[in-house]
Amino acid sequence: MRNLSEIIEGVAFTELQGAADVEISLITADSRKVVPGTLFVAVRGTQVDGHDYIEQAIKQGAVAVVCEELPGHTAAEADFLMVADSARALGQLASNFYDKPSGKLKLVGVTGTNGKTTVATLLYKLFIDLGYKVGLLSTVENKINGKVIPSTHTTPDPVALNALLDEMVVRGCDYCFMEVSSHAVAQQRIAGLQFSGAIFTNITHDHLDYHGTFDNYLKAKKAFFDGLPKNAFALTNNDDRNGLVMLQNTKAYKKTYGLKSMADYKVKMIENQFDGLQLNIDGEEVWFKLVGSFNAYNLLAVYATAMLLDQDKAKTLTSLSKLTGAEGRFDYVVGPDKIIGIVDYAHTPDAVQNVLSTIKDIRKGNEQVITVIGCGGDRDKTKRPVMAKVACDWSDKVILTSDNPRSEDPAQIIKDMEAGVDASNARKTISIVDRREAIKTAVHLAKPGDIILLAGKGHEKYQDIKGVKNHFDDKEELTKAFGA
Ligand SMILES: CC(=O)N[C@H]1[C@@H](OP(=O)(O)OP(=O)(O)OC[C@H]2O[C@@H](n3ccc(=O)[nH]c3=O)[C@H](O)[C@@H]2O)O[C@H](CO)[C@@H](O)[C@@H]1O[C@H](C)C(=O)N[C@@H](C)C(=O)N[C@H](CCC(=O)O)C(=O)O
Ligand SMILES: Nc1ncnc2c1ncn2[C@@H]1O[C@H](COP(=O)(O)OP(=O)(O)OP(=O)(O)O)[C@@H](O)[C@H]1O
Ligand SMILES: N[C@H](CCC[C@H](N)C(=O)O)C(=O)O
Ligand SMILES: [Mg+2]
Repeated sequence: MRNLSEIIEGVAFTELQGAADVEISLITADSRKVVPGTLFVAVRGTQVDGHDYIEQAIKQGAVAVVCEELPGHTAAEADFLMVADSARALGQLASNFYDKPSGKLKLVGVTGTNGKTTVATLLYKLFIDLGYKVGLLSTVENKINGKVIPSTHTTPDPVALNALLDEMVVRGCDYCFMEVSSHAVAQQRIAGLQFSGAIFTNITHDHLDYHGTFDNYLKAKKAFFDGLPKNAFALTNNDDRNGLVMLQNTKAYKKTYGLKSMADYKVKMIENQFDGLQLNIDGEEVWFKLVGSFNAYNLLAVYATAMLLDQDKAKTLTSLSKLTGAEGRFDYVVGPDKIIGIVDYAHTPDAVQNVLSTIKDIRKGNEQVITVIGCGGDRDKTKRPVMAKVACDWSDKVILTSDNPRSEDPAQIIKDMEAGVDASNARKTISIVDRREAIKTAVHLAKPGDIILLAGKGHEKYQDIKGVKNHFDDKEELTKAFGA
Protein backbone atom coordinates (compact mmCIF):
# COMPACT_ATOMS: atom_id res chain seq x y z
CA MET A 1 0.00 0.00 0.00
CA ARG A 2 1.48 3.37 -1.04
CA ASN A 3 0.16 6.86 -1.42
CA LEU A 4 -0.41 8.02 -5.01
CA SER A 5 1.67 11.16 -4.40
CA GLU A 6 4.72 8.95 -3.71
CA ILE A 7 4.09 6.71 -6.70
CA ILE A 8 3.97 9.60 -9.18
CA GLU A 9 7.24 11.10 -7.96
CA GLY A 10 9.54 11.88 -10.90
CA VAL A 11 6.88 11.02 -13.51
CA ALA A 12 6.48 13.86 -16.01
CA PHE A 13 2.75 14.58 -16.27
CA THR A 14 0.93 17.28 -18.18
CA GLU A 15 -2.20 17.40 -16.04
CA LEU A 16 -3.45 16.07 -12.73
CA GLN A 17 -7.14 15.88 -11.85
CA GLY A 18 -7.63 15.11 -8.18
CA ALA A 19 -5.59 15.51 -5.02
CA ALA A 20 -3.31 12.50 -5.60
CA ASP A 21 -3.82 11.63 -1.98
CA VAL A 22 -5.28 8.13 -2.24
CA GLU A 23 -3.79 4.88 -1.02
CA ILE A 24 -2.90 2.50 -3.86
CA SER A 25 -2.99 -1.25 -3.24
CA LEU A 26 -2.16 -2.45 -6.77
CA ILE A 27 -0.84 -1.08 -10.02
CA THR A 28 -1.76 -2.64 -13.36
CA ALA A 29 -2.16 -1.91 -17.07
CA ASP A 30 -4.71 -4.70 -17.43
CA SER A 31 -8.31 -3.80 -16.58
CA ARG A 32 -9.05 -7.49 -15.99
CA LYS A 33 -6.80 -7.43 -12.93
CA VAL A 34 -8.26 -4.29 -11.34
CA VAL A 35 -9.53 -4.57 -7.75
CA PRO A 36 -10.64 -1.77 -5.38
CA GLY A 37 -7.72 0.59 -4.66
CA THR A 38 -5.94 0.01 -7.99
CA LEU A 39 -3.96 2.50 -10.05
CA PHE A 40 -4.86 1.67 -13.68
CA VAL A 41 -2.43 2.70 -16.42
CA ALA A 42 -3.98 2.89 -19.89
CA VAL A 43 -1.42 1.68 -22.45
CA ARG A 44 -1.86 1.53 -26.22
CA GLY A 45 -0.97 -2.00 -27.37
CA THR A 46 -0.57 -3.93 -30.59
CA GLN A 47 -4.06 -5.47 -30.31
CA VAL A 48 -6.19 -2.99 -28.37
CA ASP A 49 -5.97 0.43 -26.70
CA GLY A 50 -5.94 0.34 -22.90
CA HIS A 51 -7.76 3.72 -22.94
CA ASP A 52 -10.88 1.83 -24.02
CA TYR A 53 -10.88 0.02 -20.67
CA ILE A 54 -10.68 3.04 -18.36
CA GLU A 55 -14.37 3.02 -17.58
CA GLN A 56 -14.32 -0.71 -16.90
CA ALA A 57 -11.33 -0.25 -14.60
CA ILE A 58 -13.11 2.47 -12.59
CA LYS A 59 -16.23 0.30 -12.33
CA GLN A 60 -14.05 -2.45 -10.87
CA GLY A 61 -12.65 -0.09 -8.25
CA ALA A 62 -9.68 1.76 -9.78
CA VAL A 63 -9.10 4.89 -7.69
CA ALA A 64 -6.61 6.52 -10.05
CA VAL A 65 -5.94 6.38 -13.79
CA VAL A 66 -2.82 7.27 -15.78
CA CYS A 67 -3.51 7.95 -19.45
CA GLU A 68 -2.41 9.87 -22.53
CA GLU A 69 -5.90 11.10 -23.29
CA LEU A 70 -8.85 11.72 -20.97
CA PRO A 71 -11.94 9.64 -21.70
CA GLY A 72 -14.88 11.56 -23.27
CA HIS A 73 -16.71 11.95 -19.96
CA THR A 74 -14.47 12.03 -16.95
CA ALA A 75 -15.67 9.76 -14.19
CA ALA A 76 -15.30 11.89 -11.07
CA GLU A 77 -14.64 8.98 -8.70
CA ALA A 78 -11.02 8.57 -9.79
CA ASP A 79 -7.91 10.76 -9.93
CA PHE A 80 -6.54 11.27 -13.45
CA LEU A 81 -2.92 11.80 -14.40
CA MET A 82 -2.19 12.74 -18.01
CA VAL A 83 1.21 11.75 -19.44
CA ALA A 84 2.81 11.87 -22.90
CA ASP A 85 3.80 8.19 -22.87
CA SER A 86 1.88 5.90 -20.56
CA ALA A 87 4.01 2.81 -21.32
CA ARG A 88 7.04 4.73 -20.09
CA ALA A 89 5.12 6.07 -17.09
CA LEU A 90 4.08 2.50 -16.21
CA GLY A 91 7.74 1.52 -15.80
CA GLN A 92 8.49 4.50 -13.57
CA LEU A 93 5.29 4.05 -11.54
CA ALA A 94 5.95 0.34 -11.04
CA SER A 95 9.49 1.11 -9.87
CA ASN A 96 8.18 3.75 -7.42
CA PHE A 97 5.39 1.46 -6.20
CA TYR A 98 7.99 -1.11 -5.14
CA ASP A 99 10.32 1.61 -3.78
CA LYS A 100 12.91 1.45 -6.58
CA PRO A 101 14.20 -2.11 -6.04
CA SER A 102 16.60 -1.96 -9.02
CA GLY A 103 18.70 0.60 -7.14
CA LYS A 104 19.04 -1.68 -4.10
CA LEU A 105 20.99 -4.40 -5.89
CA LYS A 106 23.35 -4.48 -8.87
CA LEU A 107 21.21 -5.02 -11.97
CA VAL A 108 22.90 -6.13 -15.20
CA GLY A 109 20.95 -6.52 -18.46
CA VAL A 110 21.85 -8.66 -21.46
CA THR A 111 20.58 -7.83 -24.94
CA GLY A 112 21.25 -9.30 -28.39
CA THR A 113 19.59 -11.65 -30.88
CA ASN A 114 21.23 -14.81 -29.54
CA GLY A 115 22.99 -15.72 -26.32
CA LYS A 116 20.97 -13.66 -23.81
CA THR A 117 19.68 -16.66 -21.84
CA THR A 118 23.06 -18.37 -21.94
CA VAL A 119 24.97 -15.30 -20.71
CA ALA A 120 22.41 -14.34 -18.03
CA THR A 121 22.18 -17.94 -16.75
CA LEU A 122 25.96 -18.36 -16.63
CA LEU A 123 26.26 -15.09 -14.72
CA TYR A 124 23.61 -16.26 -12.26
CA LYS A 125 25.37 -19.60 -11.70
CA LEU A 126 28.79 -17.97 -11.49
CA PHE A 127 27.80 -15.40 -8.88
CA ILE A 128 25.99 -18.04 -6.80
CA ASP A 129 29.18 -20.09 -6.91
CA LEU A 130 31.20 -17.04 -5.89
CA GLY A 131 29.08 -16.87 -2.74
CA TYR A 132 26.53 -14.15 -3.52
CA LYS A 133 22.76 -14.09 -3.34
CA VAL A 134 21.52 -13.65 -6.88
CA GLY A 135 18.40 -13.18 -9.01
CA LEU A 136 17.82 -14.19 -12.63
CA LEU A 137 15.15 -13.06 -15.10
CA SER A 138 15.26 -15.22 -18.22
CA THR A 139 13.34 -16.94 -21.00
CA VAL A 140 13.72 -20.34 -19.35
CA GLU A 141 12.87 -19.37 -15.78
CA ASN A 142 13.14 -16.63 -13.20
CA LYS A 143 15.12 -17.40 -10.08
CA ILE A 144 15.60 -15.82 -6.71
CA ASN A 145 18.58 -17.36 -5.02
CA GLY A 146 17.59 -20.90 -5.97
CA LYS A 147 13.82 -20.44 -5.82
CA VAL A 148 12.27 -20.92 -9.29
CA ILE A 149 9.47 -18.69 -10.50
CA PRO A 150 8.12 -19.71 -13.92
CA SER A 151 8.74 -17.15 -16.61
CA THR A 152 6.10 -15.94 -19.08
CA HIS A 153 8.31 -13.66 -21.18
CA THR A 154 12.02 -13.14 -21.82
CA THR A 155 11.59 -9.77 -20.08
CA PRO A 156 8.48 -9.49 -17.87
CA ASP A 157 6.07 -6.53 -17.94
CA PRO A 158 7.12 -3.61 -15.69
CA VAL A 159 4.84 -4.51 -12.78
CA ALA A 160 5.88 -8.18 -12.68
CA LEU A 161 9.50 -7.13 -13.23
CA ASN A 162 9.60 -4.69 -10.32
CA ALA A 163 7.69 -7.13 -8.09
CA LEU A 164 10.36 -9.77 -8.81
CA LEU A 165 13.18 -7.28 -8.17
CA ASP A 166 11.50 -6.32 -4.90
CA GLU A 167 11.35 -9.97 -3.83
CA MET A 168 15.04 -10.29 -4.70
CA VAL A 169 15.84 -7.30 -2.48
CA VAL A 170 13.71 -8.71 0.37
CA ARG A 171 15.59 -12.00 0.08
CA GLY A 172 18.91 -10.18 0.27
CA CYS A 173 20.13 -10.52 -3.34
CA ASP A 174 23.31 -8.63 -4.19
CA TYR A 175 22.94 -9.00 -7.95
CA CYS A 176 20.29 -9.58 -10.59
CA PHE A 177 21.09 -10.67 -14.13
CA MET A 178 18.30 -10.20 -16.62
CA GLU A 179 17.59 -10.59 -20.31
CA VAL A 180 16.48 -7.44 -22.08
CA SER A 181 14.54 -8.31 -25.24
CA SER A 182 14.08 -5.80 -28.04
CA HIS A 183 10.30 -6.01 -27.48
CA ALA A 184 10.89 -5.00 -23.86
CA VAL A 185 12.93 -1.94 -24.85
CA ALA A 186 10.42 -0.88 -27.53
CA GLN A 187 7.50 -1.33 -25.11
CA GLN A 188 9.31 0.50 -22.27
CA ARG A 189 9.18 -2.53 -19.96
CA ILE A 190 12.58 -1.44 -18.59
CA ALA A 191 11.67 2.24 -18.06
CA GLY A 192 12.59 3.45 -14.60
CA LEU A 193 15.13 0.70 -13.92
CA GLN A 194 18.57 1.58 -12.61
CA PHE A 195 21.12 -0.60 -14.39
CA SER A 196 24.69 -1.15 -13.17
CA GLY A 197 25.70 -2.62 -16.51
CA ALA A 198 24.61 -3.75 -19.96
CA ILE A 199 25.95 -6.48 -22.23
CA PHE A 200 25.43 -6.77 -26.00
CA THR A 201 25.91 -10.24 -27.53
CA ASN A 202 25.16 -9.84 -31.26
CA ILE A 203 22.47 -8.78 -33.70
CA THR A 204 21.26 -10.80 -36.68
CA HIS A 205 17.95 -11.44 -38.43
CA ASP A 206 14.92 -11.83 -36.11
CA HIS A 207 11.65 -10.16 -35.07
CA LEU A 208 11.23 -8.15 -38.29
CA ASP A 209 7.49 -8.75 -37.98
CA TYR A 210 7.48 -6.58 -34.86
CA HIS A 211 10.16 -3.98 -35.59
CA GLY A 212 9.46 -3.64 -39.33
CA THR A 213 13.08 -3.09 -40.36
CA PHE A 214 16.49 -4.28 -39.22
CA ASP A 215 17.36 -0.65 -38.49
CA ASN A 216 14.45 -0.30 -36.05
CA TYR A 217 15.47 -3.58 -34.41
CA LEU A 218 19.01 -2.24 -34.01
CA LYS A 219 17.69 1.05 -32.63
CA ALA A 220 15.65 -0.80 -29.99
CA LYS A 221 18.79 -2.56 -28.71
CA LYS A 222 20.75 0.69 -28.83
CA ALA A 223 18.05 2.53 -26.84
CA PHE A 224 18.86 0.25 -23.90
CA PHE A 225 22.49 1.45 -23.98
CA ASP A 226 21.46 5.09 -24.57
CA GLY A 227 19.49 5.02 -21.31
CA LEU A 228 22.35 3.80 -19.07
CA PRO A 229 23.69 6.10 -16.35
CA LYS A 230 27.35 7.15 -16.33
CA ASN A 231 28.36 4.91 -13.42
CA ALA A 232 27.20 1.79 -15.32
CA PHE A 233 29.33 -0.24 -17.71
CA ALA A 234 28.44 -0.83 -21.36
CA LEU A 235 30.06 -4.02 -22.62
CA THR A 236 29.84 -4.85 -26.31
CA ASN A 237 30.95 -7.54 -28.73
CA ASN A 238 33.46 -5.83 -31.02
CA ASP A 239 33.39 -8.72 -33.53
CA ASP A 240 29.76 -7.98 -34.31
CA ARG A 241 29.49 -5.46 -37.11
CA ASN A 242 27.00 -3.44 -35.07
CA GLY A 243 28.73 -3.90 -31.72
CA LEU A 244 30.11 -0.36 -31.56
CA VAL A 245 26.74 1.15 -32.51
CA MET A 246 25.63 0.28 -28.96
CA LEU A 247 28.33 2.56 -27.53
CA GLN A 248 27.68 5.59 -29.78
CA ASN A 249 25.44 7.58 -27.45
CA THR A 250 25.78 5.96 -24.07
CA LYS A 251 26.91 7.83 -20.96
CA ALA A 252 28.12 4.56 -19.39
CA TYR A 253 31.80 3.57 -19.44
CA LYS A 254 32.61 1.59 -22.54
CA LYS A 255 34.25 -1.82 -22.75
CA THR A 256 34.62 -4.32 -25.59
CA TYR A 257 35.21 -8.05 -25.97
CA GLY A 258 36.08 -10.15 -28.99
CA LEU A 259 37.79 -13.12 -30.57
CA LYS A 260 38.92 -11.51 -33.80
CA SER A 261 39.09 -7.74 -33.37
CA MET A 262 40.88 -5.45 -30.93
CA ALA A 263 39.09 -5.52 -27.62
CA ASP A 264 39.51 -4.90 -23.89
CA TYR A 265 38.77 -8.57 -23.18
CA LYS A 266 40.15 -11.17 -25.59
CA VAL A 267 39.67 -14.88 -26.08
CA LYS A 268 41.45 -17.39 -28.33
CA MET A 269 40.01 -20.75 -29.31
CA ILE A 270 42.35 -23.66 -28.64
CA GLU A 271 40.06 -26.70 -28.84
CA ASN A 272 36.40 -27.09 -29.76
CA GLN A 273 35.16 -30.62 -29.00
CA PHE A 274 31.97 -32.47 -28.12
CA ASP A 275 32.77 -32.42 -24.43
CA GLY A 276 33.86 -28.81 -24.22
CA LEU A 277 35.95 -25.83 -25.25
CA GLN A 278 39.54 -25.03 -24.45
CA LEU A 279 40.07 -21.30 -24.51
CA ASN A 280 42.79 -18.82 -23.78
CA ILE A 281 40.74 -16.23 -21.99
CA ASP A 282 42.42 -12.97 -21.04
CA GLY A 283 45.82 -14.74 -21.06
CA GLU A 284 44.77 -17.89 -19.13
CA GLU A 285 44.19 -21.33 -20.67
CA VAL A 286 41.01 -22.89 -19.31
CA TRP A 287 38.79 -25.86 -20.19
CA PHE A 288 35.04 -25.15 -20.23
CA LYS A 289 32.09 -27.54 -20.36
CA LEU A 290 30.16 -25.55 -22.95
CA VAL A 291 30.33 -26.53 -26.61
CA GLY A 292 30.59 -24.44 -29.79
CA SER A 293 32.57 -21.42 -30.86
CA PHE A 294 29.61 -19.10 -30.17
CA ASN A 295 29.92 -20.11 -26.54
CA ALA A 296 33.46 -18.72 -26.53
CA TYR A 297 31.77 -15.32 -26.97
CA ASN A 298 29.21 -16.05 -24.25
CA LEU A 299 31.89 -17.19 -21.81
CA LEU A 300 34.03 -14.16 -22.58
CA ALA A 301 31.08 -11.80 -22.04
CA VAL A 302 30.46 -13.46 -18.67
CA TYR A 303 34.12 -13.31 -17.67
CA ALA A 304 34.38 -9.62 -18.68
CA THR A 305 31.24 -8.81 -16.69
CA ALA A 306 32.66 -10.51 -13.60
CA MET A 307 35.84 -8.44 -13.99
CA LEU A 308 33.80 -5.24 -14.40
CA LEU A 309 31.97 -6.19 -11.20
CA ASP A 310 35.36 -6.46 -9.44
CA GLN A 311 35.50 -10.23 -9.01
CA ASP A 312 38.72 -12.18 -8.55
CA LYS A 313 40.13 -13.43 -11.88
CA ALA A 314 41.34 -16.86 -10.74
CA LYS A 315 38.20 -17.63 -8.74
CA THR A 316 36.01 -16.53 -11.66
CA LEU A 317 37.80 -18.77 -14.17
CA THR A 318 37.84 -21.77 -11.82
CA SER A 319 34.14 -21.38 -11.20
CA LEU A 320 33.26 -20.79 -14.87
CA SER A 321 35.14 -23.92 -15.92
CA LYS A 322 32.76 -26.06 -13.81
CA LEU A 323 29.54 -24.59 -15.15
CA THR A 324 27.09 -26.06 -17.65
CA GLY A 325 24.96 -23.83 -19.86
CA ALA A 326 21.23 -23.11 -19.87
CA GLU A 327 18.63 -25.85 -20.31
CA GLY A 328 17.87 -26.72 -23.95
CA ARG A 329 21.00 -25.08 -25.33
CA PHE A 330 23.19 -27.73 -27.00
CA ASP A 331 21.68 -30.29 -24.63
CA TYR A 332 22.52 -33.78 -25.78
CA VAL A 333 21.32 -37.35 -25.35
CA VAL A 334 23.25 -40.37 -26.57
CA GLY A 335 20.99 -43.03 -28.10
CA PRO A 336 21.56 -46.59 -29.24
CA ASP A 337 24.49 -47.21 -31.64
CA LYS A 338 26.10 -43.99 -30.42
CA ILE A 339 23.59 -41.86 -32.27
CA ILE A 340 23.81 -38.38 -30.74
CA GLY A 341 20.68 -36.27 -30.33
CA ILE A 342 21.10 -32.55 -29.70
CA VAL A 343 18.28 -30.31 -28.46
CA ASP A 344 18.99 -26.64 -29.16
CA TYR A 345 16.94 -23.44 -28.99
CA ALA A 346 18.32 -22.13 -32.31
CA HIS A 347 15.35 -20.25 -33.79
CA THR A 348 17.08 -17.66 -35.96
CA PRO A 349 19.05 -18.21 -39.20
CA ASP A 350 22.30 -17.21 -37.47
CA ALA A 351 21.76 -19.53 -34.49
CA VAL A 352 20.90 -22.46 -36.78
CA GLN A 353 24.05 -21.88 -38.82
CA ASN A 354 26.17 -21.54 -35.66
CA VAL A 355 24.92 -24.72 -34.09
CA LEU A 356 25.28 -26.71 -37.33
CA SER A 357 28.76 -25.39 -38.05
CA THR A 358 29.74 -26.33 -34.50
CA ILE A 359 28.40 -29.84 -35.07
CA LYS A 360 30.39 -30.09 -38.30
CA ASP A 361 33.56 -28.82 -36.60
CA ILE A 362 33.41 -31.36 -33.83
CA ARG A 363 32.07 -34.50 -35.47
CA LYS A 364 34.73 -37.17 -35.81
CA GLY A 365 34.22 -38.59 -39.29
CA ASN A 366 31.59 -38.60 -41.99
CA GLU A 367 28.59 -39.19 -39.80
CA GLN A 368 25.38 -37.73 -41.21
CA VAL A 369 23.77 -34.69 -39.63
CA ILE A 370 19.96 -34.93 -39.60
CA THR A 371 18.14 -31.70 -38.67
CA VAL A 372 14.54 -31.46 -37.48
CA ILE A 373 13.37 -27.86 -37.67
CA GLY A 374 10.26 -25.67 -37.76
CA CYS A 375 9.42 -21.98 -37.40
CA GLY A 376 7.05 -20.31 -34.94
CA GLY A 377 3.63 -19.08 -36.08
CA ASP A 378 2.56 -15.43 -35.54
CA ARG A 379 6.23 -14.41 -35.62
CA ASP A 380 8.65 -13.08 -38.26
CA LYS A 381 7.68 -14.84 -41.52
CA THR A 382 10.71 -13.62 -43.45
CA LYS A 383 13.07 -15.84 -41.47
CA ARG A 384 11.23 -19.05 -42.51
CA PRO A 385 12.79 -19.69 -45.97
CA VAL A 386 16.19 -18.51 -44.69
CA MET A 387 16.17 -20.91 -41.74
CA ALA A 388 15.16 -23.80 -44.04
CA LYS A 389 17.96 -22.95 -46.49
CA VAL A 390 20.59 -22.72 -43.74
CA ALA A 391 19.40 -26.05 -42.28
CA CYS A 392 19.67 -27.73 -45.72
CA ASP A 393 23.03 -26.17 -46.61
CA TRP A 394 24.57 -27.43 -43.38
CA SER A 395 22.88 -30.84 -42.95
CA ASP A 396 22.79 -34.16 -44.80
CA LYS A 397 19.07 -34.63 -44.22
CA VAL A 398 16.42 -32.18 -43.09
CA ILE A 399 12.93 -32.78 -41.75
CA LEU A 400 10.82 -29.63 -41.92
CA THR A 401 8.18 -29.74 -39.23
CA SER A 402 6.14 -27.59 -36.82
CA ASP A 403 7.52 -25.42 -34.04
CA ASN A 404 4.74 -23.51 -32.22
CA PRO A 405 2.18 -22.90 -34.99
CA ARG A 406 0.14 -20.65 -32.65
CA SER A 407 -2.86 -19.30 -34.64
CA GLU A 408 -1.39 -20.19 -38.05
CA ASP A 409 -1.92 -23.25 -40.26
CA PRO A 410 1.17 -25.43 -39.64
CA ALA A 411 1.18 -26.75 -43.21
CA GLN A 412 1.37 -23.16 -44.51
CA ILE A 413 4.32 -22.35 -42.24
CA ILE A 414 6.13 -25.38 -43.67
CA LYS A 415 5.26 -24.18 -47.21
CA ASP A 416 6.85 -20.81 -46.34
CA MET A 417 9.97 -22.69 -45.23
CA GLU A 418 9.99 -24.87 -48.37
CA ALA A 419 10.30 -21.70 -50.48
CA GLY A 420 13.92 -21.54 -49.26
CA VAL A 421 14.74 -25.09 -50.36
CA ASP A 422 16.27 -25.08 -53.85
CA ALA A 423 16.28 -28.05 -56.24
CA SER A 424 19.62 -29.41 -55.07
CA ASN A 425 18.51 -29.29 -51.44
CA ALA A 426 15.05 -30.70 -52.15
CA ARG A 427 16.50 -34.23 -52.45
CA LYS A 428 17.56 -34.32 -48.83
CA THR A 429 14.44 -32.67 -47.41
CA ILE A 430 11.12 -34.08 -46.27
CA SER A 431 8.22 -32.37 -44.53
CA ILE A 432 6.28 -33.92 -41.65
CA VAL A 433 3.78 -31.62 -39.92
CA ASP A 434 3.61 -33.59 -36.64
CA ARG A 435 6.79 -32.79 -34.66
CA ARG A 436 6.58 -36.04 -32.70
CA GLU A 437 6.49 -38.05 -35.94
CA ALA A 438 9.31 -35.93 -37.36
CA ILE A 439 11.52 -36.77 -34.37
CA LYS A 440 10.69 -40.49 -34.64
CA THR A 441 11.52 -40.39 -38.35
CA ALA A 442 14.87 -38.72 -37.70
CA VAL A 443 15.77 -41.49 -35.24
CA HIS A 444 14.60 -44.09 -37.76
CA LEU A 445 16.77 -42.56 -40.51
CA ALA A 446 19.87 -42.30 -38.34
CA LYS A 447 22.71 -44.78 -38.80
CA PRO A 448 25.22 -45.62 -36.04
CA GLY A 449 27.17 -42.53 -34.96
CA ASP A 450 24.91 -40.06 -36.78
CA ILE A 451 23.97 -36.74 -35.21
CA ILE A 452 20.37 -35.52 -34.92
CA LEU A 453 19.70 -31.86 -34.24
CA LEU A 454 16.28 -30.84 -32.92
CA ALA A 455 16.26 -27.07 -33.43
CA GLY A 456 14.00 -24.29 -32.19
CA LYS A 457 12.25 -25.39 -29.02
CA GLY A 458 15.10 -26.02 -26.56
CA HIS A 459 13.76 -25.95 -22.99
CA GLU A 460 10.12 -25.39 -23.99
CA LYS A 461 7.73 -27.86 -22.38
CA TYR A 462 4.76 -27.17 -24.64
CA GLN A 463 3.67 -26.83 -28.24
CA ASP A 464 1.26 -23.96 -28.85
CA ILE A 465 -1.37 -25.04 -31.40
CA LYS A 466 -4.31 -22.68 -31.91
CA GLY A 467 -3.75 -21.07 -28.52
CA VAL A 468 -3.68 -24.40 -26.64
CA LYS A 469 -0.34 -25.25 -25.05
CA ASN A 470 -0.07 -29.04 -25.25
CA HIS A 471 2.70 -30.71 -23.26
CA PHE A 472 5.67 -31.25 -25.58
CA ASP A 473 9.32 -31.65 -24.70
CA ASP A 474 11.91 -32.25 -27.43
CA LYS A 475 14.33 -34.00 -25.08
CA GLU A 476 11.61 -36.29 -23.75
CA GLU A 477 10.43 -37.16 -27.30
CA LEU A 478 13.96 -37.86 -28.37
CA THR A 479 14.62 -40.11 -25.40
CA LYS A 480 11.37 -41.98 -26.10
CA ALA A 481 12.21 -42.37 -29.79
CA PHE A 482 15.67 -43.69 -28.89
CA GLY A 483 14.10 -46.19 -26.51
CA ALA A 484 11.60 -47.52 -29.03
C1 LIG B 1 3.70 -8.20 -29.26
C2 LIG B 1 3.95 -8.06 -27.81
O1 LIG B 1 5.09 -8.04 -27.38
N1 LIG B 1 2.87 -7.93 -27.01
C3 LIG B 1 3.01 -7.68 -25.58
C4 LIG B 1 2.17 -6.46 -25.24
O2 LIG B 1 0.86 -6.76 -25.56
P1 LIG B 1 0.01 -5.89 -26.55
O3 LIG B 1 0.71 -4.61 -26.89
O4 LIG B 1 -0.43 -6.74 -27.69
O5 LIG B 1 -1.27 -5.59 -25.64
P2 LIG B 1 -2.77 -5.49 -26.09
O6 LIG B 1 -3.41 -6.82 -25.98
O7 LIG B 1 -2.87 -4.74 -27.39
O8 LIG B 1 -3.36 -4.59 -24.91
C5 LIG B 1 -3.00 -3.22 -24.72
C6 LIG B 1 -3.24 -2.85 -23.29
O9 LIG B 1 -4.63 -3.02 -23.00
C7 LIG B 1 -4.76 -3.78 -21.83
N2 LIG B 1 -6.06 -4.47 -21.85
C8 LIG B 1 -6.35 -5.38 -22.79
C9 LIG B 1 -7.55 -6.06 -22.76
C10 LIG B 1 -8.47 -5.82 -21.72
O10 LIG B 1 -9.56 -6.41 -21.61
N3 LIG B 1 -8.13 -4.89 -20.79
C11 LIG B 1 -6.96 -4.21 -20.82
O11 LIG B 1 -6.69 -3.39 -19.94
C12 LIG B 1 -3.57 -4.71 -21.82
O12 LIG B 1 -3.29 -5.21 -20.53
C13 LIG B 1 -2.48 -3.78 -22.34
O13 LIG B 1 -1.92 -3.03 -21.30
O14 LIG B 1 2.24 -6.21 -23.85
C14 LIG B 1 1.81 -7.30 -23.01
C15 LIG B 1 1.96 -6.85 -21.55
O15 LIG B 1 3.29 -6.47 -21.29
C16 LIG B 1 2.66 -8.53 -23.29
O16 LIG B 1 2.21 -9.63 -22.52
C17 LIG B 1 2.55 -8.89 -24.77
O17 LIG B 1 3.39 -9.98 -25.01
C18 LIG B 1 2.87 -10.99 -25.89
C19 LIG B 1 2.03 -11.98 -25.09
C20 LIG B 1 4.04 -11.72 -26.58
O18 LIG B 1 3.89 -12.82 -27.06
N4 LIG B 1 5.20 -11.09 -26.66
C21 LIG B 1 6.41 -11.67 -27.26
C22 LIG B 1 6.51 -11.40 -28.76
C23 LIG B 1 7.59 -11.03 -26.54
O19 LIG B 1 7.46 -10.02 -25.85
N5 LIG B 1 8.75 -11.64 -26.69
C24 LIG B 1 9.96 -11.15 -26.09
C25 LIG B 1 11.13 -12.04 -26.45
C26 LIG B 1 11.49 -11.98 -27.88
C27 LIG B 1 12.88 -12.59 -28.07
O20 LIG B 1 13.00 -13.81 -28.12
O21 LIG B 1 13.85 -11.82 -28.17
C28 LIG B 1 9.87 -11.21 -24.57
O22 LIG B 1 10.46 -10.34 -23.91
O23 LIG B 1 9.30 -12.19 -24.07
N1 LIG C 1 26.63 -15.86 -28.73
C1 LIG C 1 25.88 -16.53 -29.60
N2 LIG C 1 25.96 -16.26 -30.92
C2 LIG C 1 25.19 -16.90 -31.81
N3 LIG C 1 24.33 -17.89 -31.51
C3 LIG C 1 24.20 -18.21 -30.22
C4 LIG C 1 24.96 -17.55 -29.19
N4 LIG C 1 24.63 -18.08 -28.00
C5 LIG C 1 23.69 -18.99 -28.25
N5 LIG C 1 23.43 -19.11 -29.58
C6 LIG C 1 22.45 -19.96 -30.26
O1 LIG C 1 21.18 -19.35 -30.04
C7 LIG C 1 20.28 -20.22 -29.34
C8 LIG C 1 19.53 -19.44 -28.30
O2 LIG C 1 20.46 -19.07 -27.28
P1 LIG C 1 19.94 -18.27 -26.02
O3 LIG C 1 18.72 -18.92 -25.53
O4 LIG C 1 21.07 -18.09 -25.09
O5 LIG C 1 19.57 -16.89 -26.74
P2 LIG C 1 18.49 -15.78 -26.39
O6 LIG C 1 19.09 -14.52 -26.90
O7 LIG C 1 18.17 -15.82 -24.97
O8 LIG C 1 17.19 -16.17 -27.21
P3 LIG C 1 15.67 -15.57 -26.98
O9 LIG C 1 15.66 -14.26 -27.69
O10 LIG C 1 14.75 -16.48 -27.63
O11 LIG C 1 15.43 -15.46 -25.52
C9 LIG C 1 21.17 -21.31 -28.74
O12 LIG C 1 20.45 -22.49 -28.59
C10 LIG C 1 22.31 -21.39 -29.74
O13 LIG C 1 21.92 -22.17 -30.85
N1 LIG D 1 11.41 -15.82 -27.56
C1 LIG D 1 11.35 -16.18 -28.96
C2 LIG D 1 11.28 -17.64 -28.98
C3 LIG D 1 10.87 -18.36 -30.22
C4 LIG D 1 11.03 -19.82 -30.09
C5 LIG D 1 10.31 -20.67 -31.05
N2 LIG D 1 10.11 -21.94 -30.42
C6 LIG D 1 8.96 -20.08 -31.46
O1 LIG D 1 7.98 -20.44 -30.85
O2 LIG D 1 8.93 -19.30 -32.42
C7 LIG D 1 10.18 -15.45 -29.63
O3 LIG D 1 9.20 -15.13 -28.96
O4 LIG D 1 10.31 -15.16 -30.81
MG1 LIG E 1 16.38 -15.82 -24.00
